[in-house]
Amino acid sequence: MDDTQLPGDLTRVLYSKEEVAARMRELAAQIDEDYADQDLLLVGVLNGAVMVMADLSRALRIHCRMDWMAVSSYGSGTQSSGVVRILKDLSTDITGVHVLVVEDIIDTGLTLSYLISNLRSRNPASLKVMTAFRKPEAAQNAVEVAYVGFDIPNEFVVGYGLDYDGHYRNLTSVGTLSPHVYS
Ligand SMILES: O=P(O)(O)OC[C@H]1O[C@H](OP(=O)(O)OP(=O)(O)O)[C@H](O)[C@@H]1O
Ligand code: HPA
Repeated sequence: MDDTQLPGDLTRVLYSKEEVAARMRELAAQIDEDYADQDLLLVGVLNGAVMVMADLSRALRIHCRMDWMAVSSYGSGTQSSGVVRILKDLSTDITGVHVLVVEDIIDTGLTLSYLISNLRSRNPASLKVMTAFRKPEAAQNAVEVAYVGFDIPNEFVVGYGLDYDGHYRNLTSVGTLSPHVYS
């Protein structure tokens, strides 16, 4: 981690900037192979997926387009509210389009389940999911994820797009937040 970035606020760094970058390149290579002859639409889930989208899309060698949805279920806390709200919808029609949803994290899996059923009803040609991080609860749920960067422990993490109350998205590494920040 760049240790000039808020060192006292993390209890533990899980993945450094370099480790995250290397894994994003590996996933991009896999996606290049899987979508070799297809016109791919990457759907980033705002706000958290901005960093993943920027890195993944620039590591791809195939043609792709990007669109964005904004959904929210966490408000300003560390627990899912259980209610997913669409704050911004796609700008494009995805009927007959190969769609890859790009997420920063799948935690309870609630956001993704909602998104998948919402996007599926629009009849894309195919619909898959890529996430940078996934927690155990989601891994146990029947949420199918084609590309996973890292399976991580069930702790609240920040950095690489992941926030606590809007902060820490700009940390280049990913780590667990010190309880003193939110208790
Ligand atoms: O699997 P879940 O428990 O549903 O959690 C995952 C979702 O939570 C975060 O979004 P959030 O609602 O915090 O909005 P943000 O991306 O703007 O931070 C994250 O970006 C995922 O979209
Ligand atoms: O661990 C997390 N950190 C930040 N945002 C999140 N949204 C779901 N889980 C998390």
